[in-house]
Amino acid sequence: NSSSPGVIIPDAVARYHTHAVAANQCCSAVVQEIAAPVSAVWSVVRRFDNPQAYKHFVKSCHVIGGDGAVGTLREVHVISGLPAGRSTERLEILDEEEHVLSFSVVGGDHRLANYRSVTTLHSSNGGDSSNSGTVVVESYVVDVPPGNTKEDTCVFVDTIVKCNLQSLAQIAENLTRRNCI
Ligand SMILES: C[C@H](/C=C/[C@]1(O)[C@@]2(C)CO[C@]1(C)CC(=O)C2)CC(=O)O
Repeated sequence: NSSSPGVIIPDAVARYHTHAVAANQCCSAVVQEIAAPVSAVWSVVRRFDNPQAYKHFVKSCHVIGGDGAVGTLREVHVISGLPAGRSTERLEILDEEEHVLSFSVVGGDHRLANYRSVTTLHSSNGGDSSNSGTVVVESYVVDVPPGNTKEDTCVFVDTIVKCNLQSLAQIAENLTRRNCI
């Protein structure tokens, strides 16, 4: 369910957002347009060790395994007030050419078991020139917690992902504006 109907998602991008969804899981996707070049947005998204740069629900993050390549593990501690405390996450894809990052949740005290997301960036005018904007697509698949409905689970996750991507837009746009001055 793309949140901005006017956006074109190239097939090469859409294929990253095709998930196998089991009967007890739900999946969705959020689309965010950003008025900054892909390079600026990617410089923030690619930092698997520093999600708190734009994810304001994250209080702290430490790499607990790996060297930054696929397989690297991070321990995320989230702010109080959420039905969660910490999360252990594994880097699944980090593609510097295609601008794709994917991670999966492998542990922690929260209710999003088997959460896996894929985030792709592509330029909104087809070229990658620095005067183009960026389209971010973030899709996920996750187990529906016992007692929850698929709908409620997607509403919960979509809300957090939308917050994260709106924050990412602010940061990337500010980065770009500052460079112009
Ligand atoms: C939805 C996802 C994050 C989820 C959490 O990080 C968590 C894994 C622990 O706290 C949360 C902020 C909410 C939660 O219940 C499960 C978005 C993202 O970080 O990319």
